[in-house]
Amino acid sequence: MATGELSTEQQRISSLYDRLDRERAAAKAALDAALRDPHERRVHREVAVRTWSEQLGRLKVAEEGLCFGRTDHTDGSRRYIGRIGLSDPADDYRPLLTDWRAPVARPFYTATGAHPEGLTRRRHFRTRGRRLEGFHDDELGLADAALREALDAPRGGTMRDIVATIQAEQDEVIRLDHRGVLVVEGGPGTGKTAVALHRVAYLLYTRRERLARQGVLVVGPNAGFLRYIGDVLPSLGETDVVFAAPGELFPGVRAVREDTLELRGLKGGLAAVDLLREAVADRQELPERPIPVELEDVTVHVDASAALYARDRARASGLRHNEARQVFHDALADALVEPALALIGPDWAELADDVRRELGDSPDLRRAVDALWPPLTPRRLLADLYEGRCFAVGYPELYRADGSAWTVSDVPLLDEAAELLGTSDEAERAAERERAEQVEYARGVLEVVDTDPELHEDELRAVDLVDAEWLADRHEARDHRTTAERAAADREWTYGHVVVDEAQELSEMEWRVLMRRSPNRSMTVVGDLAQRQAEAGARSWDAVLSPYVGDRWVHRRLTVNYRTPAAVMDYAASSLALVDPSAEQPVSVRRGESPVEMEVDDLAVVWRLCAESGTFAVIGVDGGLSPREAKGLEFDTVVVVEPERMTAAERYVAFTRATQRLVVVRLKR
Ligand SMILES: Nc1ncnc2c1ncn2[C@@H]1O[C@H](COP(=O)(O)OP(=O)(O)OP(=O)(O)O)[C@@H](O)[C@H]1O
Repeated sequence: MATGELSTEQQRISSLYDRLDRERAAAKAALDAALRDPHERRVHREVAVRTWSEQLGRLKVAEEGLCFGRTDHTDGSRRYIGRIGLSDPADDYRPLLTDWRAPVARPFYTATGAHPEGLTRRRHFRTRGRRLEGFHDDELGLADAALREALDAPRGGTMRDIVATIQAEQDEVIRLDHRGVLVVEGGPGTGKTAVALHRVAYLLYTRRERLARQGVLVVGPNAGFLRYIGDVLPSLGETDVVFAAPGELFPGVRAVREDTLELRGLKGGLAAVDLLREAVADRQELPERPIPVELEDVTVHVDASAALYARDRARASGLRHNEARQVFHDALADALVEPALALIGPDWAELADDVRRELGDSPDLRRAVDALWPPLTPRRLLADLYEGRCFAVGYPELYRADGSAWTVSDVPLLDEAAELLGTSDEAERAAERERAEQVEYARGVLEVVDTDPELHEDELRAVDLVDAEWLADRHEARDHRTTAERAAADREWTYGHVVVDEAQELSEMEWRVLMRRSPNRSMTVVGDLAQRQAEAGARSWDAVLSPYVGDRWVHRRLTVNYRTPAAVMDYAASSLALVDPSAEQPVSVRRGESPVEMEVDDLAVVWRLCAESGTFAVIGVDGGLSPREAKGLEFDTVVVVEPERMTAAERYVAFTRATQRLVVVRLKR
């Protein structure tokens, strides 16, 4: 990057900030004037104050990353793209900065090598505060040479964007105008991940209203993979995109530990839904001994038959466990009225309403309800199940000493449990309390503002403009978190679009979670059935998707391998044939070097060899990366240790991670 060019761009950006400062000063002056204008009618003043406050807010937010891009057009013109639009009033409002949402800014987001949309170059600025630290260019409309150069370049620790060299079949997927589920299938290295991420960037731009509000969820196989792809999306989209591994889909849990193969199968299949239903039913108990409920004159007992009656009523209500607690309580109270009246005496039937009321308020009865039909959180339900209740429910294999040591396959069960249990009224009461506290806080703020000694009597006071509720709402709306942060913390958040990478690995239970997060079924599903390592994973896309969308999903195939040299793919072919004899290999762009096989005394030799060769990974079943961890990644050199100890699918994944060289190592015995 030429220093001269950097300083020219810096000057340009500085002058944009000067313009911003001037607009801010003007907005501030207008706000002050509106606040102090004694003649204006209150309603007009209120509108003016809000308008100018919002304008000031917008200008303030634009401070960070005011200008982040430039587009150069085939007609020789040039445009600077930024968070807001700015123009020069002294020069007939000549545009200085184009708002990224303006239609003319579109090519900045959507142009690709295959569709340059009238651009010759796109420039991305990297700024810190008001200082320009650097920029990088996508030269568009490039020939094959650029693709080759990109593919031959050594790989870094993170994935790069491919906008400049996107190929036609990939471009079609990125821009496909399909609102439902799109399945993108293709062999290793065909750019499925790259394409899915560019599609997100494209959708974030073309459907930004909905997506900025609801956010996009990108699910990838593990945290290492998510770090690897995290830099690909243009920085603008970052606040709207949640990256999560399957072990992170339940807020507050970050599971990385894996269960045994058998348990993964048990927890991943649809039968787990029934298992959970049984676990919930197990918490709707009958008393072993009658539980006394003391009333003013008599003591009645919650015995098994009263509890059975109440349980049947509560179950028949169709409400979820926590929500049905009140039904259980009321039914139990009903069941105890007769016994109480019998004890009080045969002549006191007219006391029935009083007794019912007394039972309704009885702390003893509340305690009995808590014991027999307790409020449950998903974590409590599962931890108790694993720590011992699994024996009673008939699944002893689920036992573990620390029930809360969550595994990846527990996550969909936690989510399913949340569905079965419903929100507990306790939790809702807490939210209600929180809201009351916010209003109280807002009132406090108003009082402070209202007694500000600086203000004169005839000046507008804050309470004239706002009330506590409004302030509390604003306080909430300003809840400084981004869409992505709010979405990630909220189990019931529904996303505008969901991307599933390495989708062949997800279990049926994991699909249920994702479908709950995506009620509009706007999804990009990316995978390769031949690379499936998970026993509980997908065997056909139709089997996975038809329960949710029938046959209303669209399928696209990518056929060219941009990563793995043909020589390595030939070597991997026998493993692929074992996984699926009918599977077609993608065609590799490069021939590359033939894989090397060697026998070594110990792995130290291998590490020394690799240290000289760009990025590398050693993949093995014990030591280095496991085939599971290597999923979706790539390295200049890949060393696979003792492939015979892997399954065919694992071997296939391991071999195809190499961009340049594959070394296969066996240890001398
Ligand atoms: N059009 C392209 N121009 C330049 N590089 C590309 C292009 N398409 C893909 N690549 C590169 O090819 C490599 C493989 O891409 P990617 O990881 O998206 O493939 P994949 O299909 O998800 O692979 P796998 O299923 O094996 O994980 C990456 O380095 C990516 O940047």
